[in-house]
Amino acid sequence: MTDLKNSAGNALPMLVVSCALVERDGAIIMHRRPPGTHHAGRWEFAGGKVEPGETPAAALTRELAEELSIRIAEQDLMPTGFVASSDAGPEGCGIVLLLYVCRRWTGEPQALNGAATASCQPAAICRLDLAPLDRLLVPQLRLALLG
Ligand SMILES: Nc1nc2c([nH]c(=O)n2[C@H]2C[C@H](O)[C@@H](COP(=O)(O)OP(=O)(O)OP(=O)(O)O)O2)c(=O)[nH]1
Repeated sequence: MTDLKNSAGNALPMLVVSCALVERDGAIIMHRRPPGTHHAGRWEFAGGKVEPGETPAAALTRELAEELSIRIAEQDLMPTGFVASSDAGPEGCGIVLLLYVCRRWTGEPQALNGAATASCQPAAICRLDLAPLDRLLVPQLRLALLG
């Protein structure tokens, strides 16, 4: 557990960003965590850790380029939901996972670094073997897609 604290005395969680990439037919591009990572083989919304000094949107732009080889514009990211856990991260650290929706990108998403991708209709996402925090985001995503 991290002992870093903010000025209010709260433990600082790891900040992670993720994105539901919505295709023209409404399917979501899901990402399978590569071997050797925490929760390897489980499905997630593409994304990753926010690095020091980065905004969440900048981190997501970088992660989608690194992970799927696509380019997005920050203005096309719609904040959609989040989940916070005090102990779900590696070595029991706190983690806050932010979810965005994006409907526009450049390039063909391709899984890199031994990962995989799949197009999945929103109603079927919960049948995947999801990473635990990503599973908690699914109801928020479905609500957002209804609106
Ligand atoms: N998306 C997601 N990430 C999670 C969950 N639980 C959990 O500890 N994490 C952690 C694992 C990673 O440290 C981080 C996600 O960032 P990342 O995708 O850039 O991580 P990574 O594989 O490159 O690096 P690593 O820390 O696994 O070595 O969040 C979860 O349920 N969903």
